[in-house]
Amino acid sequence: MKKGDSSADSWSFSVVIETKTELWKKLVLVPCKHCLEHRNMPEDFWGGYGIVLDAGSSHTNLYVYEWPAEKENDTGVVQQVEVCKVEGPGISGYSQTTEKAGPSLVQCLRQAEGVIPLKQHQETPVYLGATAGMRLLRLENKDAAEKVLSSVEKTLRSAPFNFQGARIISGQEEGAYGWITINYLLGNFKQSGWKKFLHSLKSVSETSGALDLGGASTQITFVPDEISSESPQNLLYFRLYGKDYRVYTHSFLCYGKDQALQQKLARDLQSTENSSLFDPCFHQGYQRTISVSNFFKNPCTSVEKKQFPFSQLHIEGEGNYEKCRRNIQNLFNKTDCPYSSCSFNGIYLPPLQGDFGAFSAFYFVMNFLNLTSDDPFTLDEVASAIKKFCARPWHEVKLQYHQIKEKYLSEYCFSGAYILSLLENGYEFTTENWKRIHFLGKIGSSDAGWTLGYMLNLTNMIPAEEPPAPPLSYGSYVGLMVLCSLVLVSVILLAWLLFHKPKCLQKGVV
Ligand SMILES: Nc1nc2c(ncn2[C@@H]2O[C@H](COP(=O)(O)OP(=O)(O)OP(=O)(O)O)[C@@H](O)[C@H]2O)c(=O)[nH]1
Ligand SMILES: [Ca+2]
Repeated sequence: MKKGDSSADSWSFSVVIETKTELWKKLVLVPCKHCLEHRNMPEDFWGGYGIVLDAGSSHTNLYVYEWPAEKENDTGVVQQVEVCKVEGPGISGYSQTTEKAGPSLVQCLRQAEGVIPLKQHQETPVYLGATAGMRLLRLENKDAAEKVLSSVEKTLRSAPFNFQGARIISGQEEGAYGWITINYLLGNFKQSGWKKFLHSLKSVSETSGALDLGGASTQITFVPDEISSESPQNLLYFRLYGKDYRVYTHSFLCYGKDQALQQKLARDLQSTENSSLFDPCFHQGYQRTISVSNFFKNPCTSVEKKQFPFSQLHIEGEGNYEKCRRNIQNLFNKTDCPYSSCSFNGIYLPPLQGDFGAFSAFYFVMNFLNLTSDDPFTLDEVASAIKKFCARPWHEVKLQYHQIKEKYLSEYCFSGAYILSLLENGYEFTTENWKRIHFLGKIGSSDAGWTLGYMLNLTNMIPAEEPPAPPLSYGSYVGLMVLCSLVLVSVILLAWLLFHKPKCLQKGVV
């Protein structure tokens, strides 16, 4: 394989996606002895840095991770030490000026150069994974998507790091790596002491599900109680630290919060003859104009395409939460389900199980609305907080939050309502299991997201089998030696006392 080959087929994975039986599509983390050679990685890889660029639909983030020199046994030792938000749009936004996609990353790459010691630059792997924005561009214009990837590859190769590839990851990978990230950071894969003993009594380890809401897609990933073979494309199999995990995952393209809004507007447009529209999901007094001609180029809205006698659509907010929820509800088709249970659009969803970590826009939005406290709010409390926020007039909201970007601020009402619709109507979370959703931005110093899981896997840092117990540290050896010596001395002393009883004791002198 050519170093850094960006085609998905020839990429060297330690994650192997294979179909083992007719019923199972497996994503297996296998021990990958030759992975380091394949990837031109140094043998003494432990103790260093890794860079992952998350090329999302709305923007690109560069993450720098660091790990200690000694291969430790505990999970959670690899940590994020830097994040850099790339200026401008996501790389898919460069479809008209593809040559500018790569140069947009330069500033963040420079920042990474400043964080990583100079002598380690050459051996630091750098990966770029593009998500739903590029999946959509590939559907819309394959040639432009390839040119964008070539441009970013050129820039990444010219950086002083060890380029390992730039590719579009699948929705399934995105879900799986997000799940790996949060469970790695929460320490759920490797347990010690009583926790390990308790978990060894159960057939399946307790892990947390992962809910990721991006701009263009959303993922749900968790270990269900019972695995059904109804929809093999949604089932993954992992072997991590000697334990088997059967994981359900699904990625909904076009159901990230930006694309969901586009879908909603496209539907609203169908029922208007007019070039202006009242929208219940924006605050009263808020106005926005969108270009109708560009609107339907997007694969998420193209099915709704029809001819309009106007080129600009004028939107005016109404600030009506209930109406907004009803409006959003139309995005979820709940009528047909070819399986025993579904989320929406005929997609299989097993019964929800366990706790869930909800991150990315789930967190951004709920955090803005002050709904992420440790003592979780009830579903009713969340709904009424969003309803109250939606009812506030735009001029008042703008005045109070003048420091927040208008794009974000104007959409918190829609986003809050969308999040509730997705979780409550889409996935069917109820008043009871709502409190099992934990909205989280970071775990320790690391952002929740797919990037850490991706790097841990590609650098082979999560073994399939549990590593042998580590040799004792120097301190433990010394302690053990002292203990042994004390025991030995005590035994000798006792023996001497028994066989050479002092005369006073022999005569029974008191
Ligand atoms: N309020 C707020 N919104 C944000 C922030 N960062 C991103 N967003 C928005 O939240 C949504 C999701 O952002 P990301 O999780 O970065 O999505 P993405 O990775 O670009 O998109 P995907 O490719 O679909 O995963 C988008 O609408 C962003 O515009 C932030 O710091 N604050
Ligand atoms: Ca994302």
